[in-house]
Amino acid sequence: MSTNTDATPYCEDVVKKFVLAATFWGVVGFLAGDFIAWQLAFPALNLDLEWTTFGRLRPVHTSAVIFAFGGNVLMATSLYTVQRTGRASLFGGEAFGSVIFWGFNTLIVAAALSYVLGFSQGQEYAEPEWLLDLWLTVVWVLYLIAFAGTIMKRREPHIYVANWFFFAMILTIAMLHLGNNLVVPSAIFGGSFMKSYNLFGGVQNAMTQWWYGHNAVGFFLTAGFLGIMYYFVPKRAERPVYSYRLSIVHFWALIFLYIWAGPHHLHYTALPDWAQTLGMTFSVMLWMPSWGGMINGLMTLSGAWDKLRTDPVMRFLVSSVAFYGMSTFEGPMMSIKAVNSLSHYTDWTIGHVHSGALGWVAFVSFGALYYLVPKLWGRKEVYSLKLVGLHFWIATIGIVLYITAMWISGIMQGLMWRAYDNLGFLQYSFIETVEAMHPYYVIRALGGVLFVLGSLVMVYNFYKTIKGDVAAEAAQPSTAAAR
Ligand code: HEM
Ligand code: HEM
Ligand SMILES: [Cu+2]
Repeated sequence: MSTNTDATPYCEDVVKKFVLAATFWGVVGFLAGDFIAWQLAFPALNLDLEWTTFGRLRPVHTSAVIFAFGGNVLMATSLYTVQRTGRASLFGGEAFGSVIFWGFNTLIVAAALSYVLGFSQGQEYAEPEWLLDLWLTVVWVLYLIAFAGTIMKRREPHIYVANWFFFAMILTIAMLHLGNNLVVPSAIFGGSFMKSYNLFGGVQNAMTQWWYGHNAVGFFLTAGFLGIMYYFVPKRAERPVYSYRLSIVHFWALIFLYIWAGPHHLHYTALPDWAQTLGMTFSVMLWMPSWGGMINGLMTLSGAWDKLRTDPVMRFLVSSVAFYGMSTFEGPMMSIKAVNSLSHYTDWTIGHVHSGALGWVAFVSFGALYYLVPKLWGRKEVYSLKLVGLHFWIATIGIVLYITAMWISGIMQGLMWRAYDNLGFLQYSFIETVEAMHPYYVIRALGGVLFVLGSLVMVYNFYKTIKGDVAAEAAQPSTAAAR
């Protein structure tokens, strides 16, 4: 518990737990990602065991980074922000927070185990079977109650914009989760308890899946993390948000447009052409509200640009917003059907994913975590800002290796698939394209090693901060310290 000026006790033990879990799952998820990256370069690493094949470990990676790392970051930051900006303690208190924490984190372990053992609904980012889905539904409703309850009991009349984004994330994820998990458990007919059949078949199933998948990106990986940006960038920069009006306008535009863009995942499939064109059109329009967010984040620094030089935590936050701008330019471009006919199914998509995931989601999370750890544990500043700077550079080089390798490999792959010789035959066999990608897979995996190393530097820094150590450098006054 800590107190603000007019003595509202905030529930911060629960925030601490989410922060530690986020850090732990971050490392696990990055390691899993790098392991599957090496598997793609050297298939022998599948180890000839069913539990360790790429097919089973890939969803372990995606779930660990998105839901375990991202989810714990979102819960930590949203439950911290909603208390501070509303001057109210958490609805239900520490005990209620604890139930949400353990409910969510045991679910993650159960889901990961289930994938390794071979249970899956086979829907990307929605792999857990129906029993685990029900468990998540309960936890998510509790989280909604805790968040909304805290807003209801706030003592600050205004609801700060970060909370709008968090709330949109929580509500929409609830809706997506229910919509995309409508299944008939085979247990009803005397079958297994860990098997089910989707209520929809064929292209209807594909459409609900990508309505879900796309909006998981839009609301979990985007709206939620914009909530983080709107609280932590102004806080760290000690500047008000550049334009409050812009934040409201781009909020409504963003959530309205995102919902319709899912069909860009299904170009040139059995999905009716009009639906594909609709998805493409809304995706291109999405560029504008996305850049509205980027501009608002970056311009919040006007008059404080020197902080980029002096404060490595700010560097994480600002670079994340720049990466957000980059991937939300790339996305609308890739949604154009002519471009997608080249990029679809290739590593270009994987590069796009990770410029968003590493550059935006992970970097804004690191920035928020570096802000939170000293705050929560009552230290003036993180143990070593130099190490934050080191983490920043290692991770940035890692990202650059990752995404440039995927751009080259993706475009090459796309061009090789569509190359014809002058007799009208395909010029390359599939295996030739796989061989051509090998060096880029090694580069990507090396980039991943750097990203993992950076996160270990962060772990060390947190350990020392929590322990209460102060590095020699911190003895000198720093513009970023002491607040
Ligand atoms: C060390 C860092 C990371 C490495 C080395 C890594 C590596 C990989 C690899 C090799 C794949 C499979 C690609 C394929 O099937 O061709 C993948 C997929 C994926 N990763 Fe990562 N990853 C990392 C971090 C992250 C993070 C932090 C996130 C999200 C916050 C993330 C989200 C995803 C997603 C969503 C996919 C599925 C992409 C798709 O199906 O198009 N990754 N990653
Ligand atoms: C205006 C914003 C964006 C648009 C219009 C957009 C559009 C697209 C398009 C067209 C694809 C390729 C679909 C395909 O060919 O299969 C894609 C894939 C993807 N994008 Fe984005 N994107 C945007 C922003 C982002 C951001 C910020 C992130 C991450 C934080 C992200 C994560 C992903 C993921 C995970 C996939 C791969 C899905 C899969 O196949 O598994 N996108 N996006
Ligand atoms: Cu999408």
